[in-house]
Amino acid sequence: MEKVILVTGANSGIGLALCERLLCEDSRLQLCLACRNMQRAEAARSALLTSHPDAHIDLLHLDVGSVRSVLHAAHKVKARYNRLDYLYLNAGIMPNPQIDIKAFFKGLFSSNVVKMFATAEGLLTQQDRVNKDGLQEVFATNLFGHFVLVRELDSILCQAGQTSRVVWTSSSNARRSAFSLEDVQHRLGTEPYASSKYASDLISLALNRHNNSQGLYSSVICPGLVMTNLTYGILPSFFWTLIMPIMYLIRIFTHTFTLTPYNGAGALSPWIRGQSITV
Ligand SMILES: NC(=O)C1=CN([C@@H]2O[C@H](COP(=O)(O)OP(=O)(O)OC[C@H]3O[C@@H](n4cnc5c(N)ncnc54)[C@H](OP(=O)(O)O)[C@@H]3O)[C@@H](O)[C@H]2O)C=CC1
Ligand SMILES: CC(C)=CCC[C@@H](C)[C@H]1CC[C@H]2C3=C(CC[C@]12C)[C@@]1(C)CCC(=O)C[C@@H]1CC3
Repeated sequence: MEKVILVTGANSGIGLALCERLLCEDSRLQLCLACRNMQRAEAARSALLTSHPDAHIDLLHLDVGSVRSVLHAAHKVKARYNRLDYLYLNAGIMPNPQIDIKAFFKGLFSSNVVKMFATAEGLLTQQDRVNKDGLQEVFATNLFGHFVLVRELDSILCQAGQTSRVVWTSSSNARRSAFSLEDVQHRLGTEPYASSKYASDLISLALNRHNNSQGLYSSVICPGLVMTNLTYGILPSFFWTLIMPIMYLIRIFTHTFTLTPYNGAGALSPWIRGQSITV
């Protein structure tokens, strides 16, 4: 039986590079690209087929920021496949990011400089908004939609005699102090991204506690700082290109500067790392 792998947010950045790397590892697997924009999904599929012409690549319409879309997509997945070996929860957003320039220069001359570059602690804020479901958009997209997806797919993720794995694309920016149980959606704060990523780390732990006995294992992985549409939303691409030599210098001090989607995606596949997931 060929492995079935579903990747959310597969049409660009780390998600697309992950698909490429997975196909390089095993071109026979059944890959399902779950994307909110079908045109971009088609383009990603074509790009993957260029390098892997015989690959089995399906498309699935999924807007993880919409509960209705998630329920509909989960229904389709269950109708299409009778197993799901890997579920990569990768789609994510960081809307309207703002860098605190003062904090950046203060951090630059402090003993916390390496940590600042690795985690962006104290450097970044975002402006969130309420979506059509009445949820905070960052929470809904990065966490809640994915959580609903896992719950809805439990009949094919938790099957007797079979092991399935859920892999969350988390972040070194995940921070406990940004998350509060009294405000899980981060309605009141200015770091919804850090909060949502910390919450995904917690959910992953809870999933392991509840589902390991049924053969479902969850992991969180930070791909490092990678140049993608997400980071081009923080600083324009020409600026990143300009500071690239500095970035390679910083890379000597922090392994988190993976920089390319290909490198970042390398952390996400246990086959690529040549390791099995340990819980
Ligand atoms: N880049 C980095 O340095 C880091 C990124 N990450 C995480 O990696 C993941 C991938 O991000 P990255 O590749 O960098 O950024 P990209 O913006 O390139 O990719 C994000 C992907 O998520 C999709 N997406 C966003 N919102 C939704 C939605 N509502 N429904 C379905 N798909 C959606 C995007 O689709 P569309 O093209 O339609 O917008 C896109 O395919 C994210 O979870 C991010 O938080 C973690 C650590 C560092
Ligand atoms: C000289 C130089 C490299 C300047 C860039 C400063 C900041 C823009 C970056 C320093 C640490 C970065 C970082 C991220 C974004 C850009 C920085 C704040 C992330 C928050 C991007 C998304 C993540 O999930 C984690 C990253 C941590 C590090």
